[in-house]
Amino acid sequence: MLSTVLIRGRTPLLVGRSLSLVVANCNRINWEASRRLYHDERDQKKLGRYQRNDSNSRPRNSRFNSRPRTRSRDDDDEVHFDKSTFSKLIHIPKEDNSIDVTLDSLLEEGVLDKELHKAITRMEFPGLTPVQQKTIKPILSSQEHDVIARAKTGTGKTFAFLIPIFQHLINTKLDSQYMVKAVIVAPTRDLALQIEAEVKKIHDMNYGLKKYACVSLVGGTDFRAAMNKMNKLRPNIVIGTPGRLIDVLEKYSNKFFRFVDYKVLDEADRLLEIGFRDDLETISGLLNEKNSKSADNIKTLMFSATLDDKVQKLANNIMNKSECLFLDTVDKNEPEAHERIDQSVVISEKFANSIFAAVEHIKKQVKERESNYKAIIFAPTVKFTSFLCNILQNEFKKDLPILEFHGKITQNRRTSLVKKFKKDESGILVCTDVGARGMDFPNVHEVLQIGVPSELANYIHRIGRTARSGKEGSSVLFICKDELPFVKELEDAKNIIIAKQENYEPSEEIKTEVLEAMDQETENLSDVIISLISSYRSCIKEYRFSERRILPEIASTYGVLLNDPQLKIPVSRRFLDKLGLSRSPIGRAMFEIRDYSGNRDRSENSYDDDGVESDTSFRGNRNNNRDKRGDYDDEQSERGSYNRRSFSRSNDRNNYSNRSNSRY
Ligand SMILES: Nc1ncnc2c1ncn2[C@@H]1O[C@H](COP(=O)(O)OP(=O)(O)OP(=O)(O)O)[C@@H](O)[C@H]1O
Repeated sequence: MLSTVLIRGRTPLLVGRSLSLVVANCNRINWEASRRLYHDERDQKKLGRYQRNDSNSRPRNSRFNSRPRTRSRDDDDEVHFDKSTFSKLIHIPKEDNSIDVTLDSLLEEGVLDKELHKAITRMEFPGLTPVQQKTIKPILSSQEHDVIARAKTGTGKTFAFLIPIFQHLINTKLDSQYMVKAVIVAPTRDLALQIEAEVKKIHDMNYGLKKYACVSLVGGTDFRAAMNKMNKLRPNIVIGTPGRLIDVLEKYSNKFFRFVDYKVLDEADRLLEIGFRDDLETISGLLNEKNSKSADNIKTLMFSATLDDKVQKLANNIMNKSECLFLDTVDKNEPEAHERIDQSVVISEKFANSIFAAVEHIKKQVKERESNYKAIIFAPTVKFTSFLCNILQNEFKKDLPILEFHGKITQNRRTSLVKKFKKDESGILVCTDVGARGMDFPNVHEVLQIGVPSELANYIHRIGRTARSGKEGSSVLFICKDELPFVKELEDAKNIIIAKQENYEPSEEIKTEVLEAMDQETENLSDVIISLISSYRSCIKEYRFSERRILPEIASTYGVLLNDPQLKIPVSRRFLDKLGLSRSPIGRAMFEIRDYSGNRDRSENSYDDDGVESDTSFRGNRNNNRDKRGDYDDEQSERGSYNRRSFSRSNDRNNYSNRSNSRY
């Protein structure tokens, strides 16, 4: 059969030939499904409309054909497409991992070059992990398909794409040797820099591979210095965060990026969320537009521990190929969380008690382990992270290093503390979700969480900072009763059941100790609590919280921490108006409304308009979020896109705060 069809309005494909080659190369995969053409009749009728008759035709650049979208939280699940058809998704389930693939077998089959084999062998891994076994060959296959790969946290996904990329560079070493051939995109700067370090590990294991140079392009670093490096090293691999990549591509795509064969999205589900997706479409459009081979030459590889078929739809505008392999190492009904993590949840009556519970837990661990304790503690917002870090430093500084890590810390400092925490055998990293995904800190004993993550999937990524690379680990989630719907949501949506549950009530002793360790000004404390309220407000729907219960509960933390439970955060009526809460009993339950007409004395520590400045996520003006806060992570603040991660206020008055950019 030799049937020519036009797929996704782009490229005529010789389907018969394509299928026979696929079958020949990958005979362990059930290709039966691939024989079914995925176009329905209606698509066939559309063919004429998209027909292209010359090789110079370019696909529609997503920069130009992406519809501007203003979306509310309610729209979150709705996906807008610019194309009328999707690539065919071919699911390769976990059980198709039957035959062991080893570095030696890949060498013998001629898939891996001996120099690369040497470099990876020198790392002395016990073998290839399932995701590495499953992805290396299909990524290198001459077949025209994109790849999505799902594997649990800490199972070596980075090498699962770096090994085939290196092999591709070796295979094509005589072609365009001073050009970028692989572009890897990561959602945070720290992760991009970590991937660059992994490339350097391969270089260090075999100096002969150093000629395949790599440069990172991330925000918060000197642009000119990075471009000098690009000119000097002429890298084959570029690793970047979206904003900086776009900046470079817009200026220099002709010079460096005309020969790209692969683009990789690490933490793909995160990169395809609102806020990043437009950037990814722009990157893809720029790369396709300049590609010297063809506009659909670039293969897209997408990796994450939390992926489902929906990702293909979200990525439709950036995938070039007519087929997409979904290489799965997790069973359909199996939880995505790593099974080696011993998970538990500690439930308190009050949100504030989670702080006491966490401190008490750490005290016990530090004592039992004689300070040989390495843990990461996640907190919901930047301000709360600083606040918590301050308490932990006062409590444990003499025993362990306590490190503060979030998007408001300078990149230099972030980079040096990541290095330190990777190296150290003990210590506590106190962080926002900027550290939730991808970061590989060896030998973390425990992951602790006070409150809920910024998105459901991040629970899996947060706890995945422990039990990596074959090690054991445990996680403890500290929540209050009003946060319990989150645990239910984990069960319903992610099939994660936390079997160990315990109730907690703080002793007077621990309360006094923590309150003494908390050398906060009351004004700072109001800021901290308001950032928490903002954060929880933005996830009420996602986690099915009761607004009536959760918001006053979070607000009550102010009084508890000032040792007067009746005390409420003082605010002006104008401030409450801005929250849209002035007529709501919830607002009155949370705040003490003071009359400041004519006298705006800040020494009163109340929130009027000026006070809001400290947490602009309550403001409607999105530009303010970027300019004043500067505490989003990475490109999300840097490039100044106004509405990254934002949701339309007008569509949902009860949910108009931005989706807590203060969370990173
Ligand atoms: N074949 C292997 N055997 C043992 N360890 C490995 C192997 N390949 C990679 N590793 C190590 O496993 C650790 C985790 O790898 P990596 O960071 O790539 O995991 P990941 O699957 O990307 O995790 P995450 O989902 O959190 O991003 C790293 O320290 C890496 O060096």
